[in-house]
Amino acid sequence: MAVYTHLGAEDLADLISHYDVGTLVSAKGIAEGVSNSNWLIETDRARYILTMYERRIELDDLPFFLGLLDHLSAAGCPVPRTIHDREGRGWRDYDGKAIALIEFLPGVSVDRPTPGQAHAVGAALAELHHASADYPGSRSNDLRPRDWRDLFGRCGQDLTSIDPRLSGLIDRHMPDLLEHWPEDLPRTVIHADLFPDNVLMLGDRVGGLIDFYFACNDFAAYDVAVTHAAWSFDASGAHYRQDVGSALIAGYESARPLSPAERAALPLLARGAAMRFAATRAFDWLHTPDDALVTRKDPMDFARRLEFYAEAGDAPFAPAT
Ligand SMILES: Nc1ncnc2c1ncn2[C@@H]1O[C@H](COP(=O)(O)OP(=O)(O)O)[C@@H](O)[C@H]1O
Ligand SMILES: N[C@@H](CCOP(=O)(O)O)C(=O)O
Repeated sequence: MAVYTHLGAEDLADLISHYDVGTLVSAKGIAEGVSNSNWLIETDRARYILTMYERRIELDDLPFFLGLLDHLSAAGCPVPRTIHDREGRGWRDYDGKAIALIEFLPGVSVDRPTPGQAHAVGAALAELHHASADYPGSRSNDLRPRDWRDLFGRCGQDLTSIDPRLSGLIDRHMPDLLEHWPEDLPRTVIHADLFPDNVLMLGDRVGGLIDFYFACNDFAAYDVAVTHAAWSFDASGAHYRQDVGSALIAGYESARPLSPAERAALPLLARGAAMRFAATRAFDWLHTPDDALVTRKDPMDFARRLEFYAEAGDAPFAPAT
């Protein structure tokens, strides 16, 4: 459920009147999503997504995120444009909260991707990395290895209440990630959260890449690792889907071949990606109020991926023969 704020028909019509997008015909709250409130807006001209930023987004970061959408869209990536209001602003203040109007893109999020879809997503990610390389904005990644360690630290002993194995896994893998995290791989602006629910598919084609609110400057190969961890397993993380994982990497390399150093780093980056999502999920698991309208995500789904990557070594990333 992700409509945290009620907006009546008059509020919505008033908001839309600040944009040159036609007259409001209908508006529906969108149930999917976690962080923000979203409405599907239909005017007599087109469809749009209205987003109200509710949590986890620093207002100072909004120009970076919204400008990135415009930059990637102008470069031909399937990314929604930001609609600017009549005064040229990418976002407006509404009752103390920021709102933005974004182009609607067609497509559906898939739960069980096929290898063909994974290949297309890999290629779209590589194109995104090419296109974002000359984006003038910059934002540092605030979820790096030491941030994961700090998030776990803030969970303290309560981690055991999630699963008694979690602390042991962190103790076993966190020091290695902190000590050996790479420093000099190729960087660009990365999506950093390209899960299946952030990709709109039209059959085997990518119709839209959305939800750029973790985007930041970091290693392109880390984004590949995050996407691999998000796409190549069943939801619980218990089963690796080799065909999907290989197709994703092959799709990526069809548009941006990995350097030997990037490929060599992938096993460690993938363990890091799994640790990163275990960390934010564990923190949210323990800190989301019971009456919140959000379904908590299980950190153990990514703890299992971490165990898989630790055991599998470089096998999931070996070049196709
Ligand atoms: N540009 C868009 N075009 C079409 N649907 C969108 C677009 N942006 C968001 N959505 C829909 O809204 C849902 C929630 O958006 P998302 O940005 O993922 O929210 P959150 O940041 O809260 O997770 C998506 O799952 C998708 O159904
Ligand atoms: N992809 C993350 C959750 C991030 O939430 P989003 O709704 O903003 O994509 C996870 O699965 O832990």
